[in-house]
Amino acid sequence: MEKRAICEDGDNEYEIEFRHVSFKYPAADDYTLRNLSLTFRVGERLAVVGMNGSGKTTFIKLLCRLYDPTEGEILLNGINIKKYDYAEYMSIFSVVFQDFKLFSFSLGQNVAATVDYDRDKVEAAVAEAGMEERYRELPDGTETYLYKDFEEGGVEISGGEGQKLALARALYKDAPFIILDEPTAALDPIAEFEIYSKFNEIVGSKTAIFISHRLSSCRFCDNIAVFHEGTLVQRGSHDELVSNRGGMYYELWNAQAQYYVQ
Ligand SMILES: Nc1ncnc2c1ncn2[C@@H]1O[C@H](COP(=O)(O)OP(=O)(O)OP(=O)(O)O)[C@@H](O)[C@H]1O
Repeated sequence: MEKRAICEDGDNEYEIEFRHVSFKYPAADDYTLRNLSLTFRVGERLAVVGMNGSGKTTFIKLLCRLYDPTEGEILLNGINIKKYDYAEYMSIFSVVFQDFKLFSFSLGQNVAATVDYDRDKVEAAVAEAGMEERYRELPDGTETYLYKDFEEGGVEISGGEGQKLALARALYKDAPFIILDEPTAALDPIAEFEIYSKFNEIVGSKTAIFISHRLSSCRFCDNIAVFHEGTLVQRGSHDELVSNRGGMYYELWNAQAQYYVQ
């Protein structure tokens, strides 16, 4: 029997557990994730860091049921996520993937991901995502078309603006979990700083999981998971992890400190 994923009493008490999860892509010879065990609860902020190819995005894809674990299981409130109705399960997540897509529709439709949308809610999400100033310059507000494919008056947007709109889309959905895969890669350092300094405010009482290459942006996070070659090698706050000089996090941090002014 399919279970209900939404907490019916509205208390949003969710706990997700990866229990000994290993995963191999269908056409691959090697495992991408190996024996991953990790738990997080509603209200927490979890940052996932690690080198390229360490399995961060794959972890999110499994959480979103784009693939099933090859071994082990993922549980929501103690129940295997495969047992939930898919649409209902996904209704608790707002996800921004690295390769998010924007369409040649109006800004409002892009943010709401539906034809009909609530204009005030779109405007609030756009402002929260740090795009208020640019939004005010747009000729037709939420009705402004993105790109010029269908509308001569459509606006071209930059990669960073696109990323802010993707974030606005996640905020519009207003789900209890917000998952951001490299949410700020295309943003300039000032926009990135603005988003992260407001991160707690933006995320509010939601549970947030975010993947980032820039360790400097994880410092606000008291719960960091470090992936290496498909395994979870460390977990802790920035201060805890950076003080472990033999650890992977320390190595990543030092490698990046050369490039970023902390
Ligand atoms: N569809 C796929 N089929 C086969 N292998 C894949 C597929 N997608 C990813 N991989 C492999 O899985 C490994 C982990 O990829 P993943 O995208 O999860 O890493 P990541 O830590 O998110 O990397 P990055 O920081 O570069 O985004 C990589 O070696 C990648 O080549």
